[in-house]
Amino acid sequence: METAGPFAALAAQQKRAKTTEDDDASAAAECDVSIAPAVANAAAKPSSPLPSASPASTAPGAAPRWGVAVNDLDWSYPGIDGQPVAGQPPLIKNFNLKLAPGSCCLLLGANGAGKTTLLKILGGKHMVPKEKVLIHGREAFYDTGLTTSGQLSYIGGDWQRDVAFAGYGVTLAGDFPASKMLNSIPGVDEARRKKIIEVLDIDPTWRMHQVSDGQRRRVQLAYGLMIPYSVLLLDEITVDLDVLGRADLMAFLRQECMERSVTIVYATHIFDGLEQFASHVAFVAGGELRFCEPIEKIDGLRDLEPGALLSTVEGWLRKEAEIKREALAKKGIVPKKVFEYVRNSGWGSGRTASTVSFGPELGMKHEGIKGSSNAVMRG
Ligand SMILES: Nc1ncnc2c1ncn2[C@@H]1O[C@H](COP(=O)(O)OP(=O)(O)OP(=O)(O)O)[C@@H](O)[C@H]1O
Repeated sequence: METAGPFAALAAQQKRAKTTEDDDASAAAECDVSIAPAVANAAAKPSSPLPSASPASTAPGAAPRWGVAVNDLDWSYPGIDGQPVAGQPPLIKNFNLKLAPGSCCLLLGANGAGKTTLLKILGGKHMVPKEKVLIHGREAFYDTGLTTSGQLSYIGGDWQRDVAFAGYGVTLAGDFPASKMLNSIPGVDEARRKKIIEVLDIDPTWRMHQVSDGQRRRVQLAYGLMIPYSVLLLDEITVDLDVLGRADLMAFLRQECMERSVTIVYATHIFDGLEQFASHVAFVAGGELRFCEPIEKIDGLRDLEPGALLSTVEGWLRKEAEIKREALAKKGIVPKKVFEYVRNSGWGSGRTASTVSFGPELGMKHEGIKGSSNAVMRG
């Protein structure tokens, strides 16, 4: 997809970077949270300075520099047989991203752009070829010690558990207090435990089957934040939080970056207050990284004005939608405006009658799938 308008300068910069070897210079253009932009950003925000920790050394034989490194990754969801779907282009395309320790990177893009998929790949939840996705130089998928040690923490939208016979996707709710969960995590420093419970304003006596969605979310977050991770992946985790809870959490996360050189990648559509949180912004469209830049280098964001992120990202999304429409028009495809039934992959493990393949192409009528919960309508 061609880039134009607001993307032109950034796209050109990224293209230049791709033509060079994967040395520090090119990595910097991809998304290098090195000390220079961090300090520059701190200067712009005296009340809440950005990370002052140095990035890991690049000296020969020294510890790997990047907290997160994605190297020329192409990736797709497998088909029902676990194999790549023949003829289907990759969902994640030619993806390169490098973040040094101490970075707070917002991962932005339209619905379906690939943010969750990417975060799950970074979290080691999807298999990728070796060397393609590294967390502090270790293989995200193959090195299970990364997640079992808590060094790599992924907190996603759902907090669910599998319950025998009730199926998958059952919301976590049992009659036990929040304290039972939060005190059961071994090896957590008491001061850290207290701090996190305080930041998230959790009442340890909350019964988990009686809490509200937002209260459950707070406990989920506390649980995921408790072990001192070095890389934290967050997928739209603040949806249920009230304004205060969200502000306190973001301030805590920022402090984690500053004091412990944590690398954070945060995918979200809720932008308020994030100008002061982010050191970098990565924008994804159609599975491709359009750009990843220090926030103060991005037009419209460099002054870190409250509200700037919302209007700037809206502009990017509108531009993307336009580019997409133009590309479709070139192929002679006019997006349908009528409602129609769509069929899904026909596969939903553990669910009874919730996923059924149907549609005119199978010669099946809607009446044939009565009882299915999955008759999806799209406009
Ligand atoms: N399990 C799956 N199997 C096949 N395709 C999937 C699966 N999960 C997601 N996809 C597809 O991958 C694409 C990217 O989805 P993803 O969830 O990563 O997007 P996103 O950027 O996180 O979107 P949103 O902002 O809506 O959360 C979408 O087109 C989606 O339909």
